[in-house]
Amino acid sequence: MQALNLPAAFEAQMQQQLGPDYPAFAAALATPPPVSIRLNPRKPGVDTAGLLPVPWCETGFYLPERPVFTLDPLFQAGAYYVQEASSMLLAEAVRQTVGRQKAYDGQRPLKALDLCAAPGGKSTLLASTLPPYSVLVCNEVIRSRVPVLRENIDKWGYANVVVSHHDPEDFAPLAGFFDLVMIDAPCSGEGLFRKDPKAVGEWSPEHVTLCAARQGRILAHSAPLVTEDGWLIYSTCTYNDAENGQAMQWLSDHGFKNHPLDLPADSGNAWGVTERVFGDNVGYQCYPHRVQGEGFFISVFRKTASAAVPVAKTRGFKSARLVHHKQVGTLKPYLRNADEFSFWQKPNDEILAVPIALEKELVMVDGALRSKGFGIEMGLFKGPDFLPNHALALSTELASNLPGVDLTRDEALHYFKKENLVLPNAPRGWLLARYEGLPLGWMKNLGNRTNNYLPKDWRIRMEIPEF
Ligand SMILES: C[S@@+](CC[C@H](N)C(=O)[O-])C[C@H]1O[C@@H](n2cnc3c(N)ncnc32)[C@H](O)[C@@H]1O
Repeated sequence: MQALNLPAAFEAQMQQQLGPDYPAFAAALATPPPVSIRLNPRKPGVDTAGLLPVPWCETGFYLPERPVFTLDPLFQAGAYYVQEASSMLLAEAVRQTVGRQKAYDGQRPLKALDLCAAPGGKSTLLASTLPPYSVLVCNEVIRSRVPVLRENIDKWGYANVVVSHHDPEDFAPLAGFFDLVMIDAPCSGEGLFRKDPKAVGEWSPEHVTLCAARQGRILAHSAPLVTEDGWLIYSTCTYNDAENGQAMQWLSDHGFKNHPLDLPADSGNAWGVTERVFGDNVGYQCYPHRVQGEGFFISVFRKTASAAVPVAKTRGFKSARLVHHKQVGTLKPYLRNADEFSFWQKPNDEILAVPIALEKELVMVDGALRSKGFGIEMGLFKGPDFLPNHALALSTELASNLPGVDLTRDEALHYFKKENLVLPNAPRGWLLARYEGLPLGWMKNLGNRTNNYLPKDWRIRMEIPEF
């Protein structure tokens, strides 16, 4: 790997920040970035024998080299997410904060917001790490980035996740609603220089100033959303004090108290994560010469100021009405624990399954946000026929006894090319395409041919090599 052509002002900043460690840091930037994945605990199937674990995340593993992920049906099925290892430190932050709050167990759903969510790395981690009875709202402000977030959330397959597309200020009606707000802020991206050399070209001191100001605006809109005693986690992929230090200071000046994490310690701590102290605040920085990962920063705060107590304005969903009971009989066999769900029809006739335990919280989110999707997208009635949705096939709530066909790797990849497979011995009607037991999507066997119902935007475009 070639040494990066770093901007002089960045080099000077890092020399000052790292002192004698700077040459090791610069040398690490000239080495290939480690490749890591995080497993979906609800979609087992990845063989981790011989893989090195990511020390701070029990579902994280390093791969010896970078495969072509697109050509792995397990990746397409949502069995794992490709995530840079340092950012998995969020798992430990969650474990040490909301994860310890036993009071939430089954009592009152925990409400979490991932405000800057696309493409969904932190969101999928949160979905798997938060206590089981949680509502997780994953928001992305940039319209063109919402589809990739939606796709990654659908693949992950959790029924408690809402995907929304809003500006942070649109969340104002949900003031005081969230027990946890995650701000993985848009930043100068210094920590990604090795993985994404394009980020080097985008860096300038002016861009850092712009990012810091944008983060200030995001924090100002986020702070009121946290309930009293609730948590706010701030993270970036930069080393820049003008962003990280300033954001922490803003939080401690506006009703939040910094919460140090308890990381395995020696003088520099056994994981290699560096504690960075800014006045009374402490944050945690990953540097590529000290950890197997990129430059990630994380800091945890708890709200001490009082917060508005949100009240429900409506009793039912604004954007959906209950499904006719005659149709419920068709829908229930698709779900493992169907009695735990209620079924709702949207104005465009699409049907949602909503976890009954989370209904009250989801009604409040539905009332406050215009642009969002929640629950499991079940599908659509067309006359007497029911057309199941792709998201239902990927849902971890899908019943396990539905008719399906186990595909070979080659067949699975042709399924993902959206080709119509020839399956002479398969039963007629709707079938799940499966790979190593994991559902991939729907097919309909008409006898002389099998139609492929993979959404066309999900089709893989690369050529499939001969195996
Ligand atoms: C660091 S990325 C998020 C990465 C994501 N959390 C993950 O782990 O995959 C920051 C996100 O903030 C979004 N963003 C940009 N400007 C924003 C703003 N003014 N308010 C909120 N989000 C913004 C970007 O579109 C981007 O998706």
